Amino acid sequence: MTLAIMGAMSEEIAPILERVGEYKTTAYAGNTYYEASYKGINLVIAYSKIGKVFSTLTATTMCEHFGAQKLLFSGVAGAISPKLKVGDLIVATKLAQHDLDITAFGHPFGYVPEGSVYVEADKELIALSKEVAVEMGKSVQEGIIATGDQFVADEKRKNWIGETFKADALEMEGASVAVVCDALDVPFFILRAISDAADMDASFSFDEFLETSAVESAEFVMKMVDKL
Ligand SMILES: Nc1ncnc2c(CN3C[C@H](CSc4cnccn4)[C@@H](O)C3)c[nH]c12
Repeated sequence: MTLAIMGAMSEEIAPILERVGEYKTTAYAGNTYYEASYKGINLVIAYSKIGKVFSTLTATTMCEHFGAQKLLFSGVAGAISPKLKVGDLIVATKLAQHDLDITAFGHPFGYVPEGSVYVEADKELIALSKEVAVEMGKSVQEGIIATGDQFVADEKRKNWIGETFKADALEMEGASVAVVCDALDVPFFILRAISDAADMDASFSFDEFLETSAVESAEFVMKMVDKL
């Protein structure tokens, strides 16, 4: 089985590469892909670069060019739910694009014809994450994640996203990865560790907690890989 492990930033996959140790590096379509054999599983690892377009390209490449049959995303996110604090983990049950807007034609935010507002993550992988959470003694929240091409550092925007999509966290890549995997029929799982509260202090909090939160998410994802 070939398993994709994806992040958006180098800091989000660095802990994964460290864990697998040896890997083959391939430059392809403006990105770098790392292939490793890990406990009998062929891994393809990459960070996409920031945003929905780059993450779409990388998720598609991992599935179509490297033959990934499942995709796990590990990274950080901004919290919307007040229950989510820095370092907490959230598993996406479904994802939406908060900056997709053709409401001028009467459609709901996040919707375009022949699309859907939400894309649901793979239930088996979510169930596996629940097992890992118990084994690790970690409380992992499940919720809706909203994705958009903006770093949100504004209480008003954050609250609008929360109310409009009933979202618990926000980031910049998950929903595009979801659309790709759903279209290609590749089971996917999006895990994020909170780095900030998407408010006026977000960039400072992000800078301070990116690394530790990225490790939190990566360690959890690798525990899931160990059980696949
Ligand atoms: N508040 C927030 N809003 C939107 N997204 C996020 C995230 C998740 N990632 C981190 C990174 C921020 S942009 C970036 C640009 N330059 C340096 C670092 N990050 C982008 O890949 C999305 C964490 N907090 C978020």
